[in-house]
Amino acid sequence: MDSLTIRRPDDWHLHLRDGEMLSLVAPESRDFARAIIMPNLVPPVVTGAQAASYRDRIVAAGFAQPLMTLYLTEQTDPDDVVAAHRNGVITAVKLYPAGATTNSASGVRDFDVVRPVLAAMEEAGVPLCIHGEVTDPDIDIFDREAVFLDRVLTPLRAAHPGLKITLEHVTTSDAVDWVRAHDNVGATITVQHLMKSRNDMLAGGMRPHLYCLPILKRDTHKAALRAAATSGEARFFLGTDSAPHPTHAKEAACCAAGCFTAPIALPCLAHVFEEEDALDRLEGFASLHGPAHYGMPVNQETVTLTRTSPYPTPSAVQRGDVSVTLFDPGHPLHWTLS
Ligand SMILES: NC(=O)N[C@@H](CC(=O)O)C(=O)O
Ligand SMILES: [Zn+2]
Ligand SMILES: [Zn+2]
Repeated sequence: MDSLTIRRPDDWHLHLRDGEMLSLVAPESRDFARAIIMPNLVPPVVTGAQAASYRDRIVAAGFAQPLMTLYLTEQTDPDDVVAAHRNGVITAVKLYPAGATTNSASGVRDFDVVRPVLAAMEEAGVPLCIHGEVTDPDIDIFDREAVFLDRVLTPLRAAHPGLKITLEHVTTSDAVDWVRAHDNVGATITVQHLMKSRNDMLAGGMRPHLYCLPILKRDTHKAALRAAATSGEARFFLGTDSAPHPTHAKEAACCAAGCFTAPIALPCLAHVFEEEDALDRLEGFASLHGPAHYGMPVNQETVTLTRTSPYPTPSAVQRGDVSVTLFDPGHPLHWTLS
C-alpha cells in the first residue's frame, strides 16, 4: 500500500506550553484536528477560569480545537471541576503524582485527599487522565509504572469503579495487561514508545532527544505496546505526549524529560503500522478509538498519507530565541501527509 486515506486524527495527549513556546509549537500540531491539552504549566492550570483563558491563548496561537484539562491538586474544588465540565470548558482532569514528571510539583502526594474530587467526577462523568508512575526514590525508575498499577491504580479503580480513566503514555506490558483487565479504561500510547527502547537511548552514547517520562523500557515492552496499538482494540489510542523543551534544556547536564514529536508523529506512526503489517488499523488507533473513549464524534475530514523515498526528520523548529529539537533528528521518515 503506497497511500492511505483516513479520518483526520486527534492527539489525546499534547503539551503546548505558553507564551513564546506556545506560539512556536501550536501550529506544529497542524496534522491533528483536536487535542487534549495538558495543564502542567508553571503555575499549573487548576481552575475552570484558568483553563478558559489558556484555551483562548491556544486558539490565538493557531491551534483551533483544544480540549482542555485541569491539573488536580490536593486543593482542587470538586464543584469547580464539575461546573467547568458541565459548561464545556474542560474535557478531563489530569492527575500527576507530585514529582513524577516535568512541572508536577503541585501534584498529588496523598491520594486519599483527592477522593472527594474523584467521587464528584465519577458522579458527573468527568474523565480522569493519569500519569501512572510512583515517585518513591527507592523505586527504580524502570519499575515506577508497574508499581503504580499495584499500589495506586488498582485501589483507586476499586474505590471509583464508575470513573472513566485514561492511563496516559503506557510504556510496559504490565500496563497493557492492566488496561485490558479493567473496564471503562483507555490508554494512550506515544510515538516514541512504539519506536524506541532504552537501548536506543543509552547504548553507544546518551541521546537526550529520546529521554522522556515514563522512561523508555526494554524491547519486550516496546513489542507489547506495538501489539496493543496495532491490535484494533478500542481501548488503545494515540496520545503523542509531544512535550517541547528548548534545545538547550535537552542538551544539558540534567536533560529535561519530553520528546517533541507533533510535527512528525503521523509519518512515524504510518511506518510503525506498516512494519507491523497493520496499516488498515492505523485509522482506528489515530482517529476512531479516542473519540469513542471520550464520547465524541469522529472527525469528518480525511487526511492522506503517502509513502515516499526516505527523508530525514527535520532537526528543529525555531521562533525568535526559542529553538526546539525534534524527536530523533535525522531519523528517516518514509511517509508524508498531504
Ligand atoms: N513526558 C515527558 O517526559 N514530559 C512531559 C510531562 C509528562 O507527560 O509526563 C512534559 O511536560 O515535558
Ligand atoms: Zn506524563
Ligand atoms: Zn505528557
